[in-house]
Amino acid sequence: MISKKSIKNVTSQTQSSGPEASCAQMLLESSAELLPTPDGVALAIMEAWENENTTVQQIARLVQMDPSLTGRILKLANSAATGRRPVASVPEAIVRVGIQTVGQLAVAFSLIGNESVINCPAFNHQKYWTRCLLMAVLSRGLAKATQVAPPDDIFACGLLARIGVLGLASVYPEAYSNILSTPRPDLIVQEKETFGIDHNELSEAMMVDFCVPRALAEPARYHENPTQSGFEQESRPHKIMTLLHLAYHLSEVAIRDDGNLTVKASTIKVICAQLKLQEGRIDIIFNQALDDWREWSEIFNLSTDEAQNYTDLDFDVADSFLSPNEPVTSSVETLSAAIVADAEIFDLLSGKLTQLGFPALHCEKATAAMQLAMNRQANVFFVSQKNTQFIDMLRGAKEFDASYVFFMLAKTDAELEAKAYLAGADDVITNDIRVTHLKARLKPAMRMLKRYERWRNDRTELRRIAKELSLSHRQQQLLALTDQLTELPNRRAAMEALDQAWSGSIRSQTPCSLLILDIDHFKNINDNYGHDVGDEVLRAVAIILKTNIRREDTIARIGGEEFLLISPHLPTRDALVAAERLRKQLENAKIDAGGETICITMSIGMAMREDTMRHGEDLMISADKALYAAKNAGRNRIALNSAGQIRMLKNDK
Ligand SMILES: Nc1nc2c(ncn2[C@@H]2O[C@H](COP(=O)(O)OP(=O)(O)OP(=O)(O)O)[C@@H](O)[C@H]2O)c(=O)[nH]1
Repeated sequence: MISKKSIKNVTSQTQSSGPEASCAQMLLESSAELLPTPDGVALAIMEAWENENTTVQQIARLVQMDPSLTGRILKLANSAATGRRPVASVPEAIVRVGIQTVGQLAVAFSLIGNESVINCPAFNHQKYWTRCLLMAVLSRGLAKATQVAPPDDIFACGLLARIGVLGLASVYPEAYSNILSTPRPDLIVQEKETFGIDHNELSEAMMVDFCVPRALAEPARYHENPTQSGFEQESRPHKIMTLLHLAYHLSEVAIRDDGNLTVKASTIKVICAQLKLQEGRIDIIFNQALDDWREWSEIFNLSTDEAQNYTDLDFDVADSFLSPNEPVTSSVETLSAAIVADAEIFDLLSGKLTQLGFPALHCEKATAAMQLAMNRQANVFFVSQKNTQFIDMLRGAKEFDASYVFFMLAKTDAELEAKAYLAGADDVITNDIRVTHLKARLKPAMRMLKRYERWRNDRTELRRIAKELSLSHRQQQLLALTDQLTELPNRRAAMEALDQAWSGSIRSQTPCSLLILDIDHFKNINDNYGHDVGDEVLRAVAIILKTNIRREDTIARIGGEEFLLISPHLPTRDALVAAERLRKQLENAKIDAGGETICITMSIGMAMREDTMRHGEDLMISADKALYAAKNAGRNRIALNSAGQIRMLKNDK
């Protein structure tokens, strides 16, 4: 099975297989030194093995260049599994073990022994190879029983089917470690998002790079997700893939550590039917494979403690055949089908959909189908040729983006297909599509709908968070600008308001008055009644001020017992009248606090914006000087500072 082409020549083959292949190719080329590769002896053995004229003696000479490989081949030749007389010579051991097995052993040994180069903390080298080896021997056992492919070729295929995992762990040790540490179901998605390639794609590319024929490497790529392969049923690649799929699941279940991967008995039945394998033979193959595996593991110093016998396996928890990375139930949750076609086509398709677990609704007319879309009763539509207008209607509205449309043709027709895609169909199928193909075609629909659902959930969540944040941001802002005791704007807010009023007054060339109001002898209130009563008085004063000012005025608490009133647009005379009214109101107020009735007075310093002033602060300074004067003049009065001249305005009672 190993071609004589050099690794370099073979890698160039991988370039022609589409975008993933080129991504894999780029990785192979850019990270050649980091990726695990068989060592020189292994490669030489593989090349020699391909040559029909190579003798056992020549292989033996190559094997003997590597003492540990020699020891392992002798050990395998003399293992209990062969049940024959011991051999001591390498050529004899090679004959007994089989030349191909020697080649595989060389490859496996050089890869398995390469532990030191990987520095990916979450990657368990031992466990990884233990599973690969079990998958290899299981694949070989199944191949022997089914004759799907030469058992030794399948052994190498099983061993290397997951080499991409090792590849990613080698090339991106840290990032991959982070991914491996997260829950498993997203592994492939996460790999794709992070590296642009998943381990199965890389496995295929690396296998081709290791000279494994494409006929084996391609089926190996889909061993986890057979429904994505697109291989024809009954075809050889399909059978190889199915065999590897079964081996993969049996190996995972046998050495499971997370309890998530299980194989349903009915699934085994389906696979056995596909492989034309008697169901009853599986346990014999499995237990035989376990013996072989223990043998091989011993040779490679790998632990086999974890494995269980076939009879101990739990097969009935969940059906993982659809896709081990995707819980089956989720697809049912997200997919509701409707067939937009006449009764004949509906009958043809609905049975198949029911078989797959998706009973479909029927609409003969596009309008009825639109109704279903609007009511969210269906999100996957099978649309016949007659109902193309439904696709136009559906694609015309953004809210139906989360709908998947299959366009149905009576027979393949490239021109109509192109038209359907242009109209907005997601996929085109023929009316007589086979169930298995339909199942495969539904996978992208499920994926798309799930992605959309996730995106919608994420968006809702983001909106909620953004709303919460902006709410809390606004609350925080408000908190930062509010005086906690009186709930009036605080000094900072007052200064902002003053700036605004100042600019507005200049812009509109209207007056702006500023009053600083200070409770007289407030210390006495605290001293006589206590601080709490003082607080109550402050709150009461705030309410009086708040309720006796104009809507366009701003009242703020700027200090202990000091308040600021900004009054735009009022001429001096009116501002003075308003201030006097306020002073009187405060003077006459009877404040109930701490069971006492407390009376207060306030001194008010007032200033008006003057052309000589440069900014709001000048107005503050001016009003403050007036306040000082009002206090000095005996309190409970208004002082106006006008062009530096202070006038007392309180009328003596
Ligand atoms: N209860 C209470 N008292 C406060 C608060 N902030 C400042 N004070 C008090 O307010 C009083 C202010 O006293 P002074 O600056 O002497 O002023 P005054 O007693 O009002 O005298 P004049 O302003 O000269 O009339 C001090 O006793 C402060 O402790 C507060 O939030 N709550």
